[in-house]
This record gives sequence, C-alpha cells and structure tokens, in this order.
Amino acid sequence: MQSIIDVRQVTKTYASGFSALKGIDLQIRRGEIFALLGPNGAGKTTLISIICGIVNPSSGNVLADGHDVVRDFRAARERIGLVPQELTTDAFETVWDTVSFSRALFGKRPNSAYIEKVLRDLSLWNKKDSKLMTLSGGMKRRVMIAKALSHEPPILFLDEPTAGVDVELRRDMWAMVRALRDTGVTIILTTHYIDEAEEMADRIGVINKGELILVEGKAELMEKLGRKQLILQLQAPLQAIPAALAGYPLALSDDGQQLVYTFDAQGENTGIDTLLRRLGEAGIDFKDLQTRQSSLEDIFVSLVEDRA
Ligand SMILES: Nc1ncnc2c1ncn2[C@@H]1O[C@H](COP(=O)(O)OP(=O)(O)OP(=O)(O)O)[C@@H](O)[C@H]1O
Repeated sequence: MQSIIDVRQVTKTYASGFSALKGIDLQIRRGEIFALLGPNGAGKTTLISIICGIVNPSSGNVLADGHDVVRDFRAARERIGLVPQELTTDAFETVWDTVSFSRALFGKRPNSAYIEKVLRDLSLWNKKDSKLMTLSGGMKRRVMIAKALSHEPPILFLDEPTAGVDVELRRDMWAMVRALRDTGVTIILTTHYIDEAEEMADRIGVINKGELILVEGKAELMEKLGRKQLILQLQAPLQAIPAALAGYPLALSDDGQQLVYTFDAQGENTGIDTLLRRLGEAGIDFKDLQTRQSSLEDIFVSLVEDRA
C-alpha cells in the first residue's frame, strides 16, 4: 500500500548549529493512527513542523499525499490539518465563525453541511454560536480540532493532544480520535504519555535525540510486553557480568546489586533453570528473586537510555 506520508533522509540543523534531526526515514500508512513518542527535546515538534511545511529541512525531503512539502507547499499543506500544542483562538469569535474562517483560509468554498458534520462529530454543535472565551478548556481543544479539519484534510496531526488534560477529557479525546480515524483520516499524534500510545496507536515510533530509534506495530510491541524480567538480588555486588554468562540477556544494575534477566514468558523454555545453574557454577549467590512484567514504559526507557 502506498504511504500517505513519506519522510526520506530528513535532517535539521538549526542556525545555532544544533542538530535536531539526524536522517529520519518514516512512512505513514494511509488510515492509520501513528504515535510519535519521545522525551522532551527529542525532535517531535521539529519533525512535525517539517512535514507540515512550517520549518524547512536542512536535507532530505517529505511527500504528503504525493506532494513535496517544500516544492509543492500549497498542495501538500492543503492535505494536512494541524492541531498545535497551544490553544490559539480568537476569544470573541463564535465556534461556527472560527471554523468556517479557517476553511476559507485554505481557499475552500463554504460548505455549511460539512462544517455542521465536523461540529456534530466533535460534540460542538450546541456550542456553535458560543464565543470561544465562554468555552471550557476541553471545548476549546475540540474547536482546535474542528479548525484543523475545516478544509477536509486526509491527514491530521495532533501535537500533544492531551497534555495537561484531565483523565475524563483524555478518554473523550481518545474516543474522538478513533471516530475520526473511522472516517478515513490518517492521524499522527505526538505524546509523552506511553499509555496514550498504547491505547490509541496502530503503530508507534520512538524518537530520541533526533533519531528514530524504533518504528513498530503496537501488536508487536505488545508481544514484547509479553516478556518478563527475573530480578536477582545479589549477595555481593558485581563489577561486570561474568564472561561465562555473556550469552544471556542480562543487565546489571548501576550499583551492581541486581541482575535482571529478560525472558519470553510465553516461550516453551524460559531458560531460567539453566541460568540459575550457571550462576551457581560461577559462584554468584543471590539473596532474593522476583519476576515482573516488562511494560511499554520499560521498553521505552531502556531504548532511550541505551542511546544516552
Ligand atoms: N529554532 C530553534 N533553534 C535552535 N534550536 C531549536 C529550535 N527549535 C528547537 N530547537 C531544539 O531542537 C531540539 C528538538 O526540539 P523539538 O521542539 O523538536 O523537541 P520535542 O521532541 O518536540 O520536545 P517537546 O516534547 O519538549 O515538545 C531541542 O533541543 C530544541 O531546543
């Protein structure tokens, strides 16, 4: 299937000399919800801004629905709706006017039936005549989404859609985003929240220090979640993992007091028995042991730490 967004070898070096993106390749599939996950300063906003044609890449190129976002800016931009992190609305305007005006900015003909549908889909219809300043924060966020959808884009970017939003509103937003996807819109969201990515996304990309370090289907990540960890509290701290245990997926804690063994909980053979025998042979004693399920959070943290 042809991808709706094609990012090829994109780099960005800011005027300060700071290298914010280091050769990003990413294909977004038509109709998916893609979550871009990364710590502060990872480069998420930079990447989105490049795809939306707001920031120029230093090298590489991006196609949005077949249009180069730099050379063919207008056509590419028309295919994209962007919901920025900050709420930027004119307090004195009504919901209806602000959404209709946004459509006009893209040079689209008025289409009140479409605007009505967007407002109804976002549960804003009974607020259509309200001035924006009278709306709650959650309603204002919905208006931002309605504005982004006003020109009927097939691609919607949501930059941190639920930052600082309460739990109930988050659930509402998630339901709304899913409903939008069901209408055929491709959705790319950035988030700090791992549970948000876990809940919403078909695929997840992890970005750290300007590099895309993983792109994977959620189902595959869930398989990784099926992994468990065996944590061994050692009698005496170790300086390093002994050579005799080199072939094992083991990690040593910073203080040398814990050995962590990651295994596939669904597998026939977890390898725990041989590991414990080997530890005995190597003269490594432990005083306690426990197992725990590794979460997407663990995977994320270890990915990001590995590259620190
Ligand atoms: N105009 C600029 N000039 C110089 N450096 C910049 C500029 N814009 C962003 N940066 C730097 O580039 C890096 C990536 O920033 P970016 O905003 O893309 O990260 P982010 O992943 O969106 O972070 P956050 O989650 O905090 O929004 C940061 O270190 C930031 O300081």
